Amino acid sequence: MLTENEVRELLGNFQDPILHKTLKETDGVIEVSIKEDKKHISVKLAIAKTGTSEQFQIQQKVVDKLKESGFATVGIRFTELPEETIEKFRPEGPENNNGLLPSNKTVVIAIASGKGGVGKSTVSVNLAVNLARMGKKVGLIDADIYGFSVPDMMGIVDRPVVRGDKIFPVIRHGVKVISMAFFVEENAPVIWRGPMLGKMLTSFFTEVEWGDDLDFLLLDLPPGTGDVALDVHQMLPTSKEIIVTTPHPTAAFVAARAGAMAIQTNHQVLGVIENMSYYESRKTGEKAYIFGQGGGEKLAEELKVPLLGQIPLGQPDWDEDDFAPAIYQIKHPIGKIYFKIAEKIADKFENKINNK
Ligand SMILES: Nc1ncnc2c1ncn2[C@@H]1O[C@H](COP(=O)(O)OP(=O)(O)OP(=O)(O)O)[C@@H](O)[C@H]1O
Repeated sequence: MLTENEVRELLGNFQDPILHKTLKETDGVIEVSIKEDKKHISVKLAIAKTGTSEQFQIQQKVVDKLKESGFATVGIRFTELPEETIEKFRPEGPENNNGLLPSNKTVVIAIASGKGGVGKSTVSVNLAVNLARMGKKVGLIDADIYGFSVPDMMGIVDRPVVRGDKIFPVIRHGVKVISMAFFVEENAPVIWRGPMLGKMLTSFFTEVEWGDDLDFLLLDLPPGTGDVALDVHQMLPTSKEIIVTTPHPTAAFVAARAGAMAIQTNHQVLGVIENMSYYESRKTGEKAYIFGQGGGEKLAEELKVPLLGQIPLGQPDWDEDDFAPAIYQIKHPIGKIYFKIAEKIADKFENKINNK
């Protein structure tokens, strides 16, 4: 009968079904315990994702192999690898962004919400601007194809330049922006059907000249879990996601569906941002929780991700000379909150960006 070390060696040759690395490389063989008298072995393995059909397949193979090696009964348990290990080995390469991005080092972050009006576009715009304020190279796709609002929010009046078969995004507050709004006449409604929307989105990646050194590409998704959100998940398997909710428990409940969709399609949710969290009186500093309390925290707990920040109610300061109605100035109290959230995000990907 095999010894514990021999079993570890044997199991180390199996591949993690999602990361495509051996369990030896991922340190995925956690426990091996043998009861020689009963010819029983019990093993505990860590893989990138449990509860999947891939787990079932590796489970079958391991059990068969151990039985072939002389064990009469096999106990097998699975756990998930730590997030750092998954990040380290997460497959990268053209096949993972389907050749859609100029650089495999670009971090793609989709901003999603369960329902409309919670401030998803406002959050997308301000995160993009604050990452740019930190010196990062940032692109923003207004993928809210029916309800585009990014150009208005950022006070964009220019249109992209088209040269040959390339579209050059508009640059505003240091962010390269592309939006459906640039391609429709006079704010006309978009009445295209699903497949055409997918095509439009592909064009935003392939025909837009993003440059080959983009650190972050943010996508303002349409609300909910519809076609476009699904397209993004399928087109860009390595994209990350941030979920925006209001503090109301019902909003958080609906937002959980967007989170569940990301998780089901193997996308990493970076965290939750709670918007419209409270109103703070500028005179007394007193906080009023107008839309309820606790939704962001509850959602973050449910998705097992951090609550990246809570943004109070408030408008940016009016600036006649540089009108951008939804962008909070760097010194504005809400601008400072956005900057902190952008720092948290940039820190998370520091290694990836610096190794470009
Ligand atoms: N923290 C806030 N304080 C005050 N107003 C806000 C705040 N966040 C967003 N708003 C306002 O709420 C409205 C909805 O915001 P926004 O368009 O960003 O939401 P959305 O989730 O993207 O909506 P949709 O998906 O339906 O387009 C806008 O008028 C925006 O200016």
